[in-house]
Amino acid sequence: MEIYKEFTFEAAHKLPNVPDGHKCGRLHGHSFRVAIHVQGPLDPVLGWVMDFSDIKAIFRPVYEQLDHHYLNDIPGLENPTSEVLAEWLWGRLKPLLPGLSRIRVHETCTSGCEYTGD
Ligand SMILES: Nc1nc2c(c(=O)[nH]1)N=C([C@H](O)[C@H](O)COP(=O)(O)OP(=O)(O)OP(=O)(O)O)CN2
Ligand SMILES: [Zn+2]
Repeated sequence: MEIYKEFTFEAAHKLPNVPDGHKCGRLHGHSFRVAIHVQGPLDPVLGWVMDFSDIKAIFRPVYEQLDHHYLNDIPGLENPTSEVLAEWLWGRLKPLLPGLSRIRVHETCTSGCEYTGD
């Protein structure tokens, strides 16, 4: 069974490696949405894979690093595409959340990425 918990954070970024004149080379912001997916067996008594609150608690320090920050200033996010952010999140969360199976990053309503660790 796979469960997920979604989070929203506000952040600014620009993409330093895009060609001259590309809109994403300019400073702009997004309401990023992140979904953290966890896979595992159902606990027969509790009837869940894990408590959503525990995912929230694990995500909290990462959220604090990202929310209302300039992503390019964060080590590892100097080129903060959705893809780089998904890999960065995976690296931080996987050691704390062994059942982590998928990370979805929505940068806008219509664009984002999904990462499963490979
Ligand atoms: N593969 C990627 N492509 C782009 C990324 C990215 O992270 N990975 N990021 C951007 C920009 O940051 C941009 O803010 C978001 O892109 P886009 O979907 O083009 O945004 P719009 O809201 O302008 O989309 P429209 O559907 O055209 O309105 C660019 N590319
Ligand atoms: Zn952007």
